[in-house]
Amino acid sequence: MTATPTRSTSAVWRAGDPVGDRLFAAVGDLSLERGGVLPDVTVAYETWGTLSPSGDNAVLVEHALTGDSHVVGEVGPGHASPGWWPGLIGPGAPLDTNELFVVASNVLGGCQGSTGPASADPDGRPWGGRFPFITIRDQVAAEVALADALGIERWHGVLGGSMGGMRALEWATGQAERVERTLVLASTPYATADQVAWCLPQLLAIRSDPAYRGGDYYGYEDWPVTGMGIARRIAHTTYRHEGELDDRFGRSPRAGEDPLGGGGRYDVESYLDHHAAKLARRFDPNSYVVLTEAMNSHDVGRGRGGVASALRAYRGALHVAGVTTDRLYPLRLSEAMVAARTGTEFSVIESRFGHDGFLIETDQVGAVIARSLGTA
Ligand SMILES: CC(=O)SCCNC(=O)CCNC(=O)[C@H](O)C(C)(C)COP(=O)(O)OP(=O)(O)OC[C@H]1O[C@@H](n2cnc3c(N)ncnc32)[C@H](O)[C@@H]1OP(=O)(O)O
Ligand SMILES: N[C@@H](CCO)C(=O)O
Repeated sequence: MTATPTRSTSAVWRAGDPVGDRLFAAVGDLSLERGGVLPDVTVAYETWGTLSPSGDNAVLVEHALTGDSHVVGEVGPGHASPGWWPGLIGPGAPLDTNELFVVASNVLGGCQGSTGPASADPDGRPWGGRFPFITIRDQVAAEVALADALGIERWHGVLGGSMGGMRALEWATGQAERVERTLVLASTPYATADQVAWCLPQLLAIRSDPAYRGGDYYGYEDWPVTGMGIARRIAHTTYRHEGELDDRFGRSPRAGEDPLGGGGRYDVESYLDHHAAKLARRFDPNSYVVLTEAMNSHDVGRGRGGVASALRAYRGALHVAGVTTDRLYPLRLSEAMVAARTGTEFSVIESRFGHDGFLIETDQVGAVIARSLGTA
């Protein structure tokens, strides 16, 4: 296992930027679901707590689209935030490190340490636009290799939200014997037509940015952050509830700006601009494309006789939770999983924040995690 962080002087995230206290597992070549082999795969990860001698206390936490392995922790080199689930891992926390060994890895295709489009190909050049098409199943295959490298035969629990929920579900259905308990939060058994539809203008925005250059922009100063910013504005709107946006911003103009013919912005436009700019500082547009297409590939029923049959084959404890105001992964999709498989536990997270409720309502999410792990 090797770590080779180097520093970039750019304000925008670049391949090789500092990677904080992450660890790295070299897991070898990965055969891909749609054919071909991705050579020399590296998986970046962080851990909290101690693996028990029998290895029966390990929990895998799966991040969402633009997340990373830094679930909780300090702000520092490579860490722009105190984690995306602050307070949920630690002594006495829902993911109690007095009892559990918690692992979080950066997803395959991502840009926070694991092999992705910015990684070097066998000739030493960034993959860029030649990075292969990967599926959620390929991402889980990389995590299976990580579990093997860490000596974890069976997870006590695998849990995640949104795209992380897709991977948790893939673990439960594709690696059923290796997962005792599964929690799927604000997610879905398959990418719906609506979800695929929202992704289309996002993908087009990035690919039509002149700076995209077919994905081969790493040697250039200008990256397709305009396109990714448009994608983020579209996506972020779907992550929030329309009532929340209206209550919060209404028709207010941005302070000092005139949107009624004066070329200024509404406050909600300024809010979306802010989130677009923030993502551009920490995320690689190529990863955004690769991960979006992987989400579109998601269907736990593919090749398994359909969703219900795939879910029923899982013998472990499955817990599904949705957010009341989620318009991107609506509650009905969680309910459908519960209806398809007898014995599936169900929780509802009350929130006015929409899909992002799974990141914001940490008290409720913590309670659901404890229930799903049988520690509540
Ligand atoms: C696992 C993962 O999902 S990835 C890691 C975490 N996720 C993300 O970073 C995704 C993008 N962000 C988000 O989705 C959300 O910010 C969350 C879920 C992290 C937090 O949600 P909330 O607490 O409701 O924050 P909110 O959406 O209001 O954003 C707050 C930011 O908007 C800014 N903001 C709020 N209103 C405005 C406005 N009118 N104009 C400009 N900026 C604004 C705030 O200053 C704040 O900035 P900062 O984050 O740089 O400090
Ligand atoms: N805010 C989340 C939404 C996707 O679930 C992210 O950026 O990953």
